[in-house]
Amino acid sequence: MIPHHPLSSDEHYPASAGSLSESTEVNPALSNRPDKPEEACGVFGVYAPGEDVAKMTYFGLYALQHRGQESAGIATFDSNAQVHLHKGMGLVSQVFNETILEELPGHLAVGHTRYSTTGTSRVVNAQPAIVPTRLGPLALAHNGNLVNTAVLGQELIEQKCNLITTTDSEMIAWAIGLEVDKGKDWLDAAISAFQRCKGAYSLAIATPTGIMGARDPNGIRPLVIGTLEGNPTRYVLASETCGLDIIGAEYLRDVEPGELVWIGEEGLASFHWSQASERKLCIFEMIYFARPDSIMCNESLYSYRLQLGRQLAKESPADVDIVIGVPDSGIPAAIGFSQTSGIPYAEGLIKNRYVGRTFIQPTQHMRESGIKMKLNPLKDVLTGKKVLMVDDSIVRGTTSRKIVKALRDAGATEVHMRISSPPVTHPCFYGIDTDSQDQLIAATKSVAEIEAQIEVDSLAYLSWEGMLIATGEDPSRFCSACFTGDYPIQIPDPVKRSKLIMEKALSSTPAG
Ligand SMILES: O=P(O)(O)OC[C@H]1O[C@H](OP(=O)(O)OP(=O)(O)O)[C@H](O)[C@@H]1O
Ligand SMILES: NC(=O)CC[C@H](N)C(=O)O
Ligand code: SF4
Ligand SMILES: [Mg+2]
Repeated sequence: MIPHHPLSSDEHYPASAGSLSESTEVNPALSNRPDKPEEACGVFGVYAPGEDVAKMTYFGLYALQHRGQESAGIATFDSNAQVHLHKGMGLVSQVFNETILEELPGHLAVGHTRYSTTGTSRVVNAQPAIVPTRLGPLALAHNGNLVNTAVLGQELIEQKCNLITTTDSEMIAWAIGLEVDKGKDWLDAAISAFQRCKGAYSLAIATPTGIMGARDPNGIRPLVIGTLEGNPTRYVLASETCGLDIIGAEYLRDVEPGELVWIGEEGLASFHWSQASERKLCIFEMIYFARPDSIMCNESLYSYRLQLGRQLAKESPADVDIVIGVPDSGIPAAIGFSQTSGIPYAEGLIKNRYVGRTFIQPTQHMRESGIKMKLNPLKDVLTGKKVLMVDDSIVRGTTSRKIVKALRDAGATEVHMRISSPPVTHPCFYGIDTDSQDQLIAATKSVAEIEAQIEVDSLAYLSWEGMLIATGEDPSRFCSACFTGDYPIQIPDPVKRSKLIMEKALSSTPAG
């Protein structure tokens, strides 16, 4: 049996309001919040009376593990309106076992895998976040990142909210709870609360009587709805369609930007609460973040990434012997490159399947050692060959620098690199930790300089147009701010200053 991770917490709350107020982990000091968000998460929800909702959520989270590896949690509601919560640090398989899942009874559930962006990586900040209300507890799982936490958090403290975490997600939960306590029902309360939240949020929310799914007006982060065995009374919410596949749920549709869905005894009800909805789906989800077997914009991301590789081969050909991909997420683009160029595809790097994603590790040290443990070159494939290596992105440059050296050490005579996205020049404020701008290699260096730094014989990136044409949709329907700096949701100045080089410089220039 998988051991129970020590860094975990179990909580069973009664339905009454105020049951959380005794927590000792109060952190009202917003001034102690890191001014820089540190590090997209996976969210899952299920309404299925008579089914083992905890186990379904466990499997859903297992499929969404690539979205967050720091902590995981599940909250279930039973027929007595009692919430049962278990969360802990680590992977889904480390946080849960059979015994723990059996102690999570109920007819509805939400769950979360976390990759921290606001609030440190510790158990109290693991999700779902629970908040007491007059209608019973609320459990909220959030993917995305708010940009107005400084103001919102301060307002919530003034409104006597007992914030026990340092996450933006708990703020959304409290904002809803406050509205419920003013006398509103769950839906009106959520709609009012959303008016106070600026930024990216895809939410799975559990209440004693039903679950809610919502996306911000720009739908920056994905969220899909599925049905269980085509049964119109049993629904599933998941960040990606791979979370539906694993439990045999059928994809119904996306939750639309600016839409709130309620799923309960009566079935599914939809509310379009925002006048200003305009989809700006994160293009980075399509390039790297989401799983290749997930469907977005009506096709698998595997097909989209193949298409990126084909486009890249047209834009930046090379005279080489073999094309290899950087496991995992660089592989489909490498295959696409090989198909269009006619250059044979080979496996030049073997991935240790027990090592997860390195880019989303919370510290640089963990990212560096992760790459070493993760990838090993295949000498007999590489020796004496001119190699073209395709990866989906260069962000900090940590991965590419190390791999290029390893390929040369393994006998490659030339190493060329092709990237199936444009240079990442701007940080993300909406739920992906692309670091502050000065850590982004392409923010301060030209392509020629990066080429020299990572010691490749040639380097080329896919064009911005090429990346968007491959989606087959109108480019204005995507956020691509980390490639352009054109942020679809306005970012307050102090938040900008924490991550943007220009803004930092401006703030240190004496006034006048
Ligand atoms: O320039 P860097 O800062 O190193 O980041 C970019 C790398 O990180 C990601 O891979 P990761 O290993 O996280 O995940 P994957 O296995 O899904 O490709 C991405 O696919 C690049 O390989
Ligand atoms: N990456 C995310 O979606 C993070 C969700 C939330 N902002 C947190 O830090 O927990
Ligand atoms: S800034 Fe980049 S990573 Fe962030 S939401 Fe926009 S496209 Fe995605
Ligand atoms: Mg990678």
